[in-house]
Amino acid sequence: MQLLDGKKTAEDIKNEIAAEVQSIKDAGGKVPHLAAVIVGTNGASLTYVGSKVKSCQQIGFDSTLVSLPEDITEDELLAKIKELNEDDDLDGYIVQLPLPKHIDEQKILLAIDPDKDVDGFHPTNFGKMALEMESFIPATPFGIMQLLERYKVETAGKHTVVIGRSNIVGRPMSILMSRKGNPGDSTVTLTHSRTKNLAEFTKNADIIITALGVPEFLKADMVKDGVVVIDVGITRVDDASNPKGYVIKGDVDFNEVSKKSSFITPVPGGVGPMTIAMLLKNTLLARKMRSAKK
Ligand SMILES: Nc1nc(=O)c2c([nH]1)NC[C@@H]1CN(c3ccc(C(=O)N[C@@H](CCC(=O)O)C(=O)O)cc3)C=[N+]21
Repeated sequence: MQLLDGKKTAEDIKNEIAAEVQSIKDAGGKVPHLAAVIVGTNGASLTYVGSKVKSCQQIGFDSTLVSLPEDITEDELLAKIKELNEDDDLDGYIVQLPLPKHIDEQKILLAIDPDKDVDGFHPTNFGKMALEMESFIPATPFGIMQLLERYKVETAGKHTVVIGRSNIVGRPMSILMSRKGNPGDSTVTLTHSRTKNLAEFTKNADIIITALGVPEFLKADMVKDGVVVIDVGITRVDDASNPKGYVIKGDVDFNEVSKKSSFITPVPGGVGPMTIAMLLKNTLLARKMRSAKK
C-alpha cells in the first residue's frame, strides 16, 4: 500500500508556484491576486478560506477576503461580483459555496467572468473541460488528477468508479478520467444515490473516487485487492475527546480498505490540501493569461 500524500504534494506544488512568483517579481511583473467571497459564517467554510489566505501569503500572491453578511440580497451580491469582474488588479476569485438558500447559486456562478473563474464552475469552463479544451479545471478534481500523475498511477484502460454526481467533484471527475491523455483514458462509471447494487460496481473497480460525505461508507468487502482509492469526503464528526471538539472523517473505512489498496489517500492530508494548491495554480494561470492579453 502506498499513501497518496496530498499534504506533501500540495507543499511541492506551492513551492513550484512560489518560485514562479519570484521570477515574475524579478522581471518586474505583477504577482497573481486571488479573492474569495464568503457569505455568512460556517465553521468549515471559514477553515477553508482561512487556509487559502494563509497559502497566498506563503507563496507571495496578493489576496483579498470579501466577507459579506448572511442576509445580503441576491442583487447586492451580483453587484459585488460585477465589481470583482471589473477590478483590473484582480486575476481570479471564488465564491464560496454553499450560498444561503435565498440566493440562486446558478445565477451567481453565471455572473462570474469565465476568465476570472479559478474554481472552473462557470458553464463556459465546464463545457471547455468536457470538450477537452484548455480551461480552468475545478480545484478538487484537478488536485486528484495531479496526485494520480505525480504518483504515476496507471489509469489508461482501467475501470474507474466515481461515487457522487455533484457539480464540483463527482461529475467533473467522471469527465476528466474519461478524457484522452494521462491521467485519463479510463472507462468510467458514475454512480450516485439512485444507483442499485453499488457494491457490484465498486467490487469491479480498479480505481474508486468517493465524493459522498458519509463517514466510513466504503468498506473492505466492497473493494477488490489492489484497488486505488481516492477519498474526497471530509465530514466533521463530534468528538469530545478531541481538543477541537471534532474529528475529520473521510468516506472510506481507511484502516480496513487500506489493507487491500495499492494506493490510497488519507483524510485529512489527502485531497483537501491539493484543492487549495490547485486553486493557487489556476490563479497563476489566470494571471499569465491576463498578462498575455495586454
Ligand atoms: N467555491 C468553492 N470552491 C471550493 O473549492 C470549495 C467551496 N466553494 N466550498 C467548500 C468546499 C470544501 N473545500 C475544501 C478545501 C480544502 C480542504 C482541506 O484542506 N482540508 C484539510 C482539513 C481541514 C480541516 O481541518 O477542516 C484536509 O483534508 O487535510 C477542505 C475543504 C473547498 N470547497
